[in-house]
Amino acid sequence: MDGSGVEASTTAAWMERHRQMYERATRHPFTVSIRDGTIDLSAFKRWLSQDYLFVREFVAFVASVLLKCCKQKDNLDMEIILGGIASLSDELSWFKNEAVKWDIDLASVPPLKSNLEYHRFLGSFTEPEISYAVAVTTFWIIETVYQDSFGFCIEEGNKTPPELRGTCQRWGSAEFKQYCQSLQRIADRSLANAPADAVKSAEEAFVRVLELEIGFWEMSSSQS
Ligand SMILES: Cc1ncc(CO)c(N)n1
Repeated sequence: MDGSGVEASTTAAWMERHRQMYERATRHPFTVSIRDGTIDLSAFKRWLSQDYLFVREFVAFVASVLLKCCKQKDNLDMEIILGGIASLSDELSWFKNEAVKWDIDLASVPPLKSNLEYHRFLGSFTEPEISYAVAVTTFWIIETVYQDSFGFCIEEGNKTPPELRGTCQRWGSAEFKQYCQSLQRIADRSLANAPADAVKSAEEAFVRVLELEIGFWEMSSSQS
């Protein structure tokens, strides 16, 4: 914290330090092809099916972040995280609606390898040894990759096909951006008060999320 009471942003420094990998996650050929209008619709449908399965696992992950939050001395962030869980309930309904539109039977979709790898990573956060600072930072970057990726698809000059606008709007909206910024403030505040080893673990988790997100786009593009 400097003399004015303003905390330097640790998360912003990491985005800078790992810029190349951040760009690979947020300007991936998969989402760039949505923006260009050249997206292969079978790849889009694969992403949609796999992401539904991802979000189901993500609910449990965010619940574990909420639990860690509630155990903090000052759990001021509780309402933001609880709001996040409430939005995930809407999101699951949204996926089910989209699946009907795209003629996908969600019940028969098996999770692909990169998705399972991501599930394992998310599952590791239920361990009580993983600190709130690490968990909430991980939560922030997972949401931010989608915000930045889909936000780009609705920025000026996009050729995003009309039937994909709703998807892009879901994560690319100004409202979702504000939510991500709230999470970023929470992450930065937690990191500012965390011991050095937790800060190091949080940075490792940040990089790991970027790798997993790249893997998820790759899987969606070409079924690996
Ligand atoms: C793979 C993935 N990452 C992030 C999000 C954001 O919620 C999502 N829905 N799916």
